[in-house]
Amino acid sequence: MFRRLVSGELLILKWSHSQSWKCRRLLSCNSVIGPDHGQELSREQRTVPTKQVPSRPEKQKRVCKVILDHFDQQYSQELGPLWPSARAVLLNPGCWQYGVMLNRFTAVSDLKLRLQGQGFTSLLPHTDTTSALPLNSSLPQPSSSPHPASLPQPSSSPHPASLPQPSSSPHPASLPQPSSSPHPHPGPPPLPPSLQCFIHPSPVRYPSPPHRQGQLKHYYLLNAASLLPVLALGVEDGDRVLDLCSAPGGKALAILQTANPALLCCNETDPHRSDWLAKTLESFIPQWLSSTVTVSNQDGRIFGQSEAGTYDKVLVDAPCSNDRSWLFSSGTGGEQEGVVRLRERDRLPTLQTQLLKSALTAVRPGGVVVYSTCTLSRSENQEVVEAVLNTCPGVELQDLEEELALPLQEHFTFAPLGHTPSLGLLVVPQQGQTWGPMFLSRIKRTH
Ligand SMILES: C[S@@+](CC[C@H](N)C(=O)[O-])C[C@H]1O[C@@H](n2cnc3c(N)ncnc32)[C@H](O)[C@@H]1O
Repeated sequence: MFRRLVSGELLILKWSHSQSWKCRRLLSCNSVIGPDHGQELSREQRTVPTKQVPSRPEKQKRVCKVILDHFDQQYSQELGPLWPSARAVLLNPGCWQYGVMLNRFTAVSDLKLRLQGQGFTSLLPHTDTTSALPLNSSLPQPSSSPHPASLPQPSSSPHPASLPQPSSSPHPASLPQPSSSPHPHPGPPPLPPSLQCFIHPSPVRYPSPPHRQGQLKHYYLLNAASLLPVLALGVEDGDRVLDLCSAPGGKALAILQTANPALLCCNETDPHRSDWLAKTLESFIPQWLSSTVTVSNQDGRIFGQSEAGTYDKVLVDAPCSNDRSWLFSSGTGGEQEGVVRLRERDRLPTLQTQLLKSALTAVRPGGVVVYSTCTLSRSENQEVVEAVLNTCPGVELQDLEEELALPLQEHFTFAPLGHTPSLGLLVVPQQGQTWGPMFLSRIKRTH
């Protein structure tokens, strides 16, 4: 639950361990409305606990004209004919879609049935296997506004087998096994790794997962394009993984759905957002994973030096100009807020380049780094990757076209980036396919 303060800061009411509401200020950063509004979360998702909210139109937001003018100028040049439709989507939060990522550490079979009954379908292959877990009567009831029969039906064609498949071994020896002694989140052992995300062809908002004392949440709402960097990372059982810019933790959760890493280090430099990250992990991940999933608070720019060559996979989901949220002023700052953001925007490529270089130092030779942002801006995407490729020895760009873009083109609109080999994939929101913005690029450290 957010309250806006006169200063323009946001006040978040936080559910504490002592079961009382505590107020704290959430510092401004690109994620005030959501590091990926949509990409990670809607505002509602930042509230704990939450009520079941029926599908409803987004509140009216005020467009920040100075940002819109800037985007019009820049993106009509960079995206050409894709920009008008992207613009229409970004300006209309009522048409934004949300994906429902299931939490394999909970019993989800009942939830899956509910979602399917409401017209949701699986974004990825291998999600149709029915769970052997018992139905859980404590699952949230679906939104009271059912999806009308007139909703467009999604295509039934499955995704080609070339997508990264999840690892099949449920618990490698290196992972702690579920303890038989009582712990705060007792329950059956989790399903084998499997990233399951359900999407709806219409902008249906599934209610935020309710908070229930002592119970893990069953699902996480996100922009389905957020899963692409995680799929590109291709984490395997036993990997040592670093999520360099981790809060609020949506991609860390997704990583834990795909495999059983030996270590997942979630790093976040902002202390308030780090608290939020810890809270997310606590709400979704069983306690027996606490020695596998760690939270650190280093400046990502120097992380690589302190743990050089340590990780098999590193995700750099970089701070960026968040196109979805930046278009709307908070209401207190008005146009001035846009001017400040544009100034901030100029500084981002330097920070992003430093973070990516640090990640390439943290990864071992032979390991991979995935760089991602939730902006359409070329200077924060392709140009950052290009600068790093041109200045870092022993690194190699990897193509994601066949592995991800082709199999998933049914769901996402990928912009042609006009560079061979392509410096990455850019998901551009379009009417009917509103996922994104999301840029991702994968770089292998060769030596
Ligand atoms: C786009 S958000 C990450 C979203 C997250 N990966 C997720 O999926 O939920 C970028 C994050 O980077 C953090 N950040 C900014 N500068 C940083 C730095 N120098 N080192 C580490 N993290 C940083 C921001 O506070 C923000 O939480």
